[in-house]
Amino acid sequence: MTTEATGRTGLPATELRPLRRDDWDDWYDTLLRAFGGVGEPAEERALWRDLTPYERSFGAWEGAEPVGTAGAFDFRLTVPGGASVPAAGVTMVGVAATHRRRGVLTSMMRRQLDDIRTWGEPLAVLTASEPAIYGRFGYGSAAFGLHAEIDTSRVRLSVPAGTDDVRLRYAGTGAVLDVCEAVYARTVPLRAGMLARRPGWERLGVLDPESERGGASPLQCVLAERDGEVTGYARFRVKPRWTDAGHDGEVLLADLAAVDAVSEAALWRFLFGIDLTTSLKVRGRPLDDAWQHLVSDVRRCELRVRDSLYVRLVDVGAALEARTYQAPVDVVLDVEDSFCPWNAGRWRLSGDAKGASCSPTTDAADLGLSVRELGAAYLGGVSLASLARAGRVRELRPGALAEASVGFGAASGEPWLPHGF
Ligand SMILES: CC(=O)SCCNC(=O)CCNC(=O)[C@H](O)C(C)(C)COP(=O)(O)OP(=O)(O)OC[C@H]1O[C@@H](n2cnc3c(N)ncnc32)[C@H](O)[C@@H]1OP(=O)(O)O
Repeated sequence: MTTEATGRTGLPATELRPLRRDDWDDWYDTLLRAFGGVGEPAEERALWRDLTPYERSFGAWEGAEPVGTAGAFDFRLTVPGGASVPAAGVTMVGVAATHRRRGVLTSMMRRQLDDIRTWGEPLAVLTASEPAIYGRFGYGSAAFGLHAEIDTSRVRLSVPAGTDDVRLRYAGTGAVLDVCEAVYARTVPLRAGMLARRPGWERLGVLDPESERGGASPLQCVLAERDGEVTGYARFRVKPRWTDAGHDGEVLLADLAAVDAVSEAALWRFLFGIDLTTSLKVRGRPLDDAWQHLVSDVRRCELRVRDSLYVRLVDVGAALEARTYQAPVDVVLDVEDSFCPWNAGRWRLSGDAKGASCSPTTDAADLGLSVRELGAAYLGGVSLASLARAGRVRELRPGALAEASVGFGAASGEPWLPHGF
């Protein structure tokens, strides 16, 4: 990586340079300080040190001082149709408060997107500390997480036939890590937005520092088994509470995965029914999570939606070819992309459920939109029609919007990112 200067006239220049292993502590402390300066528990810091993509990370330095940080994991992301596509997972972005709003982030995003293009990765993805930051760099809000606080003292769960065939048993979270990871791996191709985890990432799900428990139990794990095979797992904590009226404990779900409907229903029934608890809190679940169709009273589940995964098409042609389309599409997209101008212009996209081609064209445009809208619609969770209603997609040929909007939808359900990075 060559160096480059950023900064305003009269202020010392900052220089972008790759992260060296020796610099990690200073670099990471600069990142933590940008987030408020609270240190992480030792096991969490050690995990991020191990997972840091050194050769894909850099810092902005002012002399010997790091003032900016950024990295990009080399993920594979499931896209509609089930393909596993290389995607740069943008991470660990921070700028020292002393150096904010003078273009350090912009210079890092410039360098990073150029790098990702050079690496041949058609997509960049991230989760944002604040939704307002990344739209200007072409990231669209593409997947969402469902939060719920379920009053399990009043809400009943009805389970499908066959649920009673599922056996549940407690297991040590560490002892069955590999088994749970194998279940997770089976679910990855089934839903757009999921990340194939490389070895090491499984540790993220079982980090359990006492300081982060907020009075709840250590992480507990229950396995679901059918015919002697592990078909699902739930990791959760229990936070007991007693009042004058009696017990009022909470179940706090950390993670749940299952390979079939009855295993999943069995795990939800278990979580709803733990004695001495009256509520179940879930965070960051898929918008179409199955339990919502099993409950007696969805109003007492206090649903909330939150933005989760942001997607940026780094190579529009390759990205649109990498996914499939649930109904045939043949449209010319006129794409605006001021930050990555190689994407700007007209692209003909022709595709169906089997595959797609996408290449530059001089034909008349059918739809006009920026790369940010393409990112939002890419995983099938945000419809082009809804973006058009907001004035963010322009229909230039009658009928093209409906055709493209249906085609871009995700037949496999709502896209979902199971964990942050
Ligand atoms: C993927 C992740 O890791 S997300 C984590 C992001 N990091 C954090 O939130 C940590 C705390 N915040 C920070 O470290 C910094 O404030 C950053 C990284 C958000 C921004 O860095 P800066 O160097 O100040 O950004 P920069 O000066 O390049 O700003 C570029 C533009 O974005 C805007 N912008 C930057 N941060 C924000 C924000 N938080 N909200 C709204 N707009 C913002 C700027 O106003 C500027 O707009 P302009 O081009 O119209 O003038």
